[in-house]
Amino acid sequence: MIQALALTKTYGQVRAVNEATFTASPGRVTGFLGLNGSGKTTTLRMLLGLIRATSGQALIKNRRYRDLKHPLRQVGAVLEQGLSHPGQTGRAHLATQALLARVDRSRVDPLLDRVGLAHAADRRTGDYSLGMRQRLSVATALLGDPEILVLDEPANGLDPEGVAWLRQLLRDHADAGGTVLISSHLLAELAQLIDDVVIIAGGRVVRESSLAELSAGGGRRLRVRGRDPRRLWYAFQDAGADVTTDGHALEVSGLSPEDVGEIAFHARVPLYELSSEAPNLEKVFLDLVSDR
Ligand SMILES: Nc1ncnc2c1ncn2[C@@H]1O[C@H](COP(=O)(O)OP(=O)(O)OP(=O)(O)O)[C@@H](O)[C@H]1O
Repeated sequence: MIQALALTKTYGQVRAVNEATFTASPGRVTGFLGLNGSGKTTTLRMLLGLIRATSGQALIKNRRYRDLKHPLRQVGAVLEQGLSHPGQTGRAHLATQALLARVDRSRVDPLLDRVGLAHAADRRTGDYSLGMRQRLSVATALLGDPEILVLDEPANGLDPEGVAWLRQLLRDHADAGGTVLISSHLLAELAQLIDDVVIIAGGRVVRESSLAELSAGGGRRLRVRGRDPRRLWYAFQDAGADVTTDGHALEVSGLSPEDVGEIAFHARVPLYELSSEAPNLEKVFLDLVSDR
């Protein structure tokens, strides 16, 4: 488990993180979301003992990072600044990191395989693409077989196949009882990966909930096409719905598909399409972080 308790970091006049309190639980993938400059990296760096909190606490399994007995074996981290030795091969990089973490070198090759880099193990990391570097960072984080994973913007640079791979990896990790905290500035990017969300804006946590709860607040919209859109529009409005159009179909919120079908039937307008649109999570997120 990861806990931030009234965690605060100030730089001069700037409150980069302001009394942030949240939890990332075992068995769950928690998304840590905020726009650029909202305080995500600063929070993660405090959790990982890389910078000192001005006040409050950052706890990993009820201890501060620096009090953990074998931090590299308990917590795996993928941080933004990336890898330091572009001249090293992927395999050499992991071997060096294994040495630092006091992990058996025999883990290196299976891990390269697990992150899909076996074919590039002997290439210099400086020649890796951004997505390949992200995969190598994930392998480095997994070296000590840690229970806790902290990943800062790991989906950056990954192609759709890479995102699918990351999703499965994090899912497997959480299903095995691990705790995963993963940051991003795009909710849409994380929506497929996470169970819970913590949203930060201007250094403050503005929402902590499950993704399902957040989606429920987004309000499901229906897409409706019929022979007489004008007539349908008025009929839906009369029933209390909110109606807009994208020029092709009506977008209706506040009614169930059953209501829409019945109303169209009574208005004697044949329907050509009636589908339910996924809630617009990005909009929910932007509404929460705007004006802060
Ligand atoms: N070392 C520092 N000195 C002064 N200000 C800092 C320092 N580090 C961060 N800040 C400020 O703290 C705020 C939060 O920055 P932080 O990097 O944590 O945001 P972020 O959410 O990770 O952003 P991004 O998505 O762009 O990485 C910003 O206003 C930033 O300018």
